[in-house]
Amino acid sequence: MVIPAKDEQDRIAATVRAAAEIPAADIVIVVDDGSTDRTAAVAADAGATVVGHARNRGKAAAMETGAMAVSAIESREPSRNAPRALLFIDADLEESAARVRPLIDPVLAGTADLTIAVLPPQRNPGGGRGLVVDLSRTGIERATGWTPRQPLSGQRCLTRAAFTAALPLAPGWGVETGMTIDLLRQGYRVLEVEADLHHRVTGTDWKAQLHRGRQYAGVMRALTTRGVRPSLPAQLRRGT
Ligand SMILES: O=c1ccn([C@@H]2O[C@H](COP(=O)(O)OP(=O)(O)O[C@H]3O[C@H](CO)[C@@H](O)[C@H](O)[C@H]3O)[C@@H](O)[C@H]2O)c(=O)[nH]1
Ligand SMILES: O=C(O)[C@H](O)COP(=O)(O)O
Repeated sequence: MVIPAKDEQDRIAATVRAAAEIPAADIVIVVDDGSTDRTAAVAADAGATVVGHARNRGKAAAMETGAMAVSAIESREPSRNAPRALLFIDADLEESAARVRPLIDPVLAGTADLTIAVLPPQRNPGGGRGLVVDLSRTGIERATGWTPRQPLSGQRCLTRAAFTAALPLAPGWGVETGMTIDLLRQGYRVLEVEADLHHRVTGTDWKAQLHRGRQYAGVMRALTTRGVRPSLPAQLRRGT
């Protein structure tokens, strides 16, 4: 399991402890992506193997660093599990991280190469208008013909072969959109699965809107660098 984390000191311990309960997850790595708080120390205390970036480099870079750490461990300790499948989860899932099993089973059973979690309605409503989600969903649809329910979901399990085929990952917040397109285009089997996971939703204040702006830019870049023409926002499409 690889958990990218930036300034997650209040949530990371619960997430790591829940992750450690999953029998299939024999390695739990937290990638501290240049946090300015105690994320790294708290994660290590909770039992994770912690690696990190001296400076913030974004979620996609943290995912690549986490996968490299898994490879480093495997090269030191040859095991019949290697090369392991990778399960990426966000640091803010807390106790719900124990319920990722629906993501793992199809990959280990060989019926999917990449699983993506579909989350239930969250306890607190988010503040978004669906702009980023729509850009990503319609972009994936235009690129591949497949329409994802939750295109931005970062809770993902994939075989090592699929992960390698997705490299280099689309930078920053474009990572999920880019990965889905790249793997589908190469013929990998992608499956959305429902999982009872809960995370901190993005709100409505200026920081949240800035975050959405960065997400939008990341998704847009992932699409344009893949030759996908982004669609107009849904609000405008309806009028056309
Ligand atoms: O520079 C950063 C910023 C965030 N994170 C971590 O990335 C994860 C997701 O970040 P979060 O702030 O929770 O973003 P959300 O907007 O809630 O994320 C949604 O949308 C993202 C794509 O835009 C996906 O990556 C997430 O899985 C999905 O929950 C968390 O573990 C963060 O700690 C980093 O590693 N580096
Ligand atoms: O709140 C969210 O779901 C994400 O930040 C994406 O925002 P959106 O509502 O603009 O798609």
